[in-house]
Amino acid sequence: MIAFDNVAYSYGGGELLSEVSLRLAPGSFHFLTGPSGAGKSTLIKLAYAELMPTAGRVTIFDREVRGLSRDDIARARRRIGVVHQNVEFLDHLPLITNVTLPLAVSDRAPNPQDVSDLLTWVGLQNHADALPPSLSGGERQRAAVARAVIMGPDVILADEPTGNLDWEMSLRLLTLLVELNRMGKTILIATHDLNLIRNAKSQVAARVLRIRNRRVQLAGADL
Ligand SMILES: Nc1ncnc2c1ncn2[C@@H]1O[C@H](COP(=O)(O)OP(=O)(O)OP(=O)(O)O)[C@@H](O)[C@H]1O
Repeated sequence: MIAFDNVAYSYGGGELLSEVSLRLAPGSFHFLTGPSGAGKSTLIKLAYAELMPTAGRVTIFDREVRGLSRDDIARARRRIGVVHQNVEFLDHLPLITNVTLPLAVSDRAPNPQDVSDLLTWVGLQNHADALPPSLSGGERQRAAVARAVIMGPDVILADEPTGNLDWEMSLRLLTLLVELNRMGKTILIATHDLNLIRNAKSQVAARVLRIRNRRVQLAGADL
C-alpha cells in the first residue's frame, strides 16, 4: 500500500530521517514510536505525500509519489484517511456536516443511513447537530476518525490520536482503529504511549516501528 525505500527527509538543516525503508502491507497494523521531535509526524506526512522525500522513494498504491501530478496525489489521498493530533473542524458547522465534508468536497452525496451508522459506530449519534466547540476532546477525536473513514479509505494514518485523551478514552479510540483493521484497513498510528501499544498487541498483530537516531527500526518484544 505504502512503501519507503531508502528515504531521507530534511527540512533544510541536517537530515531528520535517513535511510528509512518500510512497507505497510494491505491489512497490516503498525505503530510508529520514538521521542518527541524524532520525526513521527514528518514520516506520516511523507506517507500521504504532504511532504516529498529529499532522497529515496516513497510509493503509494504502487506509484512513486515524485512522479505524481497534483490530481494523482488528490486521488491517492482519497484512499488515505488521516487523523491528526490537533483535529480541526469548521466551528460554525454542525458535526455531521464536518464529518461529511470530504464527500461534499468530492461532489458525492452522503448516504444518510451510512452517515447515521458511522456516527453511531463512533458513539456520536446524539451529537450530529452539535457545533465542534461544544465537543469534548474524546468526542472530537472520535469525530476525526469518522471523518477519516467517510470516504472508505484503504489506509488510515493517525498522528498521536490519543495525545490529549485520558486512558479510558484512548482505549476506546484504539478499539475503533482495531475494528477498522479487522475490516481490512491498513493502519499506522504514531504514538509515544507505550501502554497503548502494549494494550493493542493483546488485540491485534501489530508491528512497532521505532525512530531512533534518524533511522526507523522494527522494535522487538522489548517494549
Ligand atoms: N515545517 C517545519 N520546518 C522546519 N522544521 C520542522 C517543521 N516541522 C517539523 N520540524 C522539526 O522537525 C523535527 C521533527 O518534527 P515532527 O513533528 O516530525 O516530530 P514528532 O516525532 O512527530 O514529534 P512529537 O512527538 O513532539 O509530535 C522537530 O525538531 C521539528 O521542530
